[in-house]
Amino acid sequence: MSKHTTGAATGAPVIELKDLHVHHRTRSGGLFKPSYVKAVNGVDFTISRGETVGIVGESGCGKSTLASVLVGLQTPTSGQVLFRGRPAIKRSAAMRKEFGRSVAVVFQDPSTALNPRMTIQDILVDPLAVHGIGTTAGRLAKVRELLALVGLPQSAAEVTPSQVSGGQRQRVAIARALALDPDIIVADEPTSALDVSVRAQVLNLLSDLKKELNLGMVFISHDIQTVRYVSDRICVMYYGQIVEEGSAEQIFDNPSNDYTKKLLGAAPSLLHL
Ligand SMILES: Nc1ncnc2c1ncn2[C@@H]1O[C@H](COP(=O)(O)OP(=O)(O)OP(=O)(O)O)[C@@H](O)[C@H]1O
Repeated sequence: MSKHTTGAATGAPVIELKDLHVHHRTRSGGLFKPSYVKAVNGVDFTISRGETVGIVGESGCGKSTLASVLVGLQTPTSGQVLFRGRPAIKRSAAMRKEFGRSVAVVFQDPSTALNPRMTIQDILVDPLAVHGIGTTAGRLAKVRELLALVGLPQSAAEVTPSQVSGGQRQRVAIARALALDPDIIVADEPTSALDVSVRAQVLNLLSDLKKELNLGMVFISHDIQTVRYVSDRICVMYYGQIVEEGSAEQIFDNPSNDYTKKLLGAAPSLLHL
């Protein structure tokens, strides 16, 4: 399988993280002597439209914590988060709304990420309704457009997520992420919960959408081969830090960090983890 995506950042960064730290309190220290896990420990990161940045590392290295800051679900312990160049940690209601439209997320498991009681049409209308976008007819037209964009039949609108396959459910989650025409999609292990047979299709869909819509994509995975397949730039994470960053070619052809070399050496066959 050849590398699918090539892209270059266009415009100023949408999000910048500077010296970001996120410490989670653990139970082990007790009430009087709290102890912390330094899940993210001094990370600098940028993402712009038009580029896919892969974040790769073993389980527990802090990838999901970093993703949760990027999508605004987690407040960092310290450091800066800039959104379109403006400080965004304590954001106003107006900036929260703008941020919510600009940055979308696709989670690992579409079975838990989508409301099983809603039809796919209602799932796709929901973000538009929350943001007060469009008339009823306009929202339904957007649903049709989104279904076509992610390669689902129009008849999918009428059914619930449990009535379609796992791969199709992830397509619904991707369509929902695209509903507000975001600048950036953060995809956290978007193929790990899927059947091996459909992983490549979903990766290709994400790569195609990124190119077609000039999206920025943060692609998070523990599998360096999957990250290579979609990414223009790769950040290797180890114990809360980015220990190596470079173009996909640089990281694969000329890795400088021992941990990167270990990941590359241990990498099994593509998409089969
Ligand atoms: N809410 C939390 N409270 C306490 N510790 C946490 C919390 N969330 C994450 N951690 C710890 O922070 C570290 C980083 O976790 P994180 O989930 O960000 O890593 P990850 O690389 O995404 O791993 P995985 O792929 O297994 O999800 C781990 O040691 C984890 O146990």
